[in-house]
Amino acid sequence: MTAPLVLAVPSKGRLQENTARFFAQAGLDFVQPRGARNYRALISGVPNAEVVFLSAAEIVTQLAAGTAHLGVTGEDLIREEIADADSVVELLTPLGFGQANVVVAVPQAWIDVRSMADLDDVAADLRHRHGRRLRVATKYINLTRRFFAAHGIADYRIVESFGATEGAPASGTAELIVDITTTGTTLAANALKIVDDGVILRSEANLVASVTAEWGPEAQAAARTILSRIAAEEEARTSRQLRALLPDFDEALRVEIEGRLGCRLPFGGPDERGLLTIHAPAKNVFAVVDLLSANGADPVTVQRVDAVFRAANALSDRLFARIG
Ligand SMILES: Nc1ncnc2c1ncn2[C@@H]1O[C@H](COP(=O)(O)OP(=O)(O)OP(=O)(O)O)[C@@H](O)[C@H]1O
Ligand SMILES: O=P(O)(O)OC[C@H]1O[C@H](OP(=O)(O)OP(=O)(O)O)[C@H](O)[C@@H]1O
Ligand SMILES: [Mg+2]
Repeated sequence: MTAPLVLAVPSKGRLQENTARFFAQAGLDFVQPRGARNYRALISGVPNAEVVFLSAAEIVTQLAAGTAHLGVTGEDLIREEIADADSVVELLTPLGFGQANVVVAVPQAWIDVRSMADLDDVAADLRHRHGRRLRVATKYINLTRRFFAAHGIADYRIVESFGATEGAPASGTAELIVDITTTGTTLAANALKIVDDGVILRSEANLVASVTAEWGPEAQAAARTILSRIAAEEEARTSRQLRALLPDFDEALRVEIEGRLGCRLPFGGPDERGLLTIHAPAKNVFAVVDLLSANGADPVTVQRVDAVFRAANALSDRLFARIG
């Protein structure tokens, strides 16, 4: 027997609640045989998988080291902590929560500084007039270095900050900052503004796979089960099932339904009675209803489904394309 699949899930902080909801929605229930304070769990109905509860930052470390196969964490932490992230991990899908931008912010009082190019001028000026380098307070050291280099700014130095970064300019430990922002409240409260072209990364929580982990047959099988449940729930949530008896179903109507309206006919064309089942993108439901009604369907029923399981899904395809 090879090693089981390890799924790393945030144990605290901003991503924890949303992550728990995300897995529960997909029918992946974590059972903690040793009680809620134990940092390990099993997934009900998924053999050969174990869940470890870690901080968002530690999840990145374990994915990079290959001690976790799958994990949920922020893209900002992935890009900051792993030098060549795309060769070490695969971002399987963004999850729609944990949104935050990593930005370059300067004092609002710097009215002449709007762009990264302006910042380069400030750096040169500081160097010539005062003989010292511009200081940037941040905990995103690698993201900052790469972004400043891409903008041709070299005359600066990083002051590492481990919290309350936005306070650095006012307290005089740095001229500007690179930090994460969601609502902008903290920047505003510290009289800072984002440089126009200073958004380094638009981050959100992602489902991430480790490419370096050992993917034995048990781990692969567990991943297939987990990803198929996630994909099945996602497809169900974003689509509606329509059913109607269609007196005349022809190729032209099929093209309209599948091509123009982006629907799927999950069980093929109409059955022997003329009953057609359609899965429509939620946003196109009423357009499909109108089309069916115009073609003599009466009534047309619309329902939500809980899950749509398929042999293949985009998440598994992505993963197995990477791990072989
Ligand atoms: N407003 C926000 N501030 C900070 N992080 C955020 C915010 N919104 C989303 N995130 C994301 O949450 C992740 C960090 O989560 P969290 O702050 O819970 O980590 P942590 O390990 O608890 O670290 P710490 O307790 O040191 O902040 C990052 O990927 C980050 O992008
Ligand atoms: O744009 P906003 O909505 O104001 O959010 C951004 C702030 O939230 C985070 O701090 P957190 O509360 O996690 O404290 P930390 O500095 O200890 O991480 C982040 O570091 C920013 O300071
Ligand atoms: Mg935090």
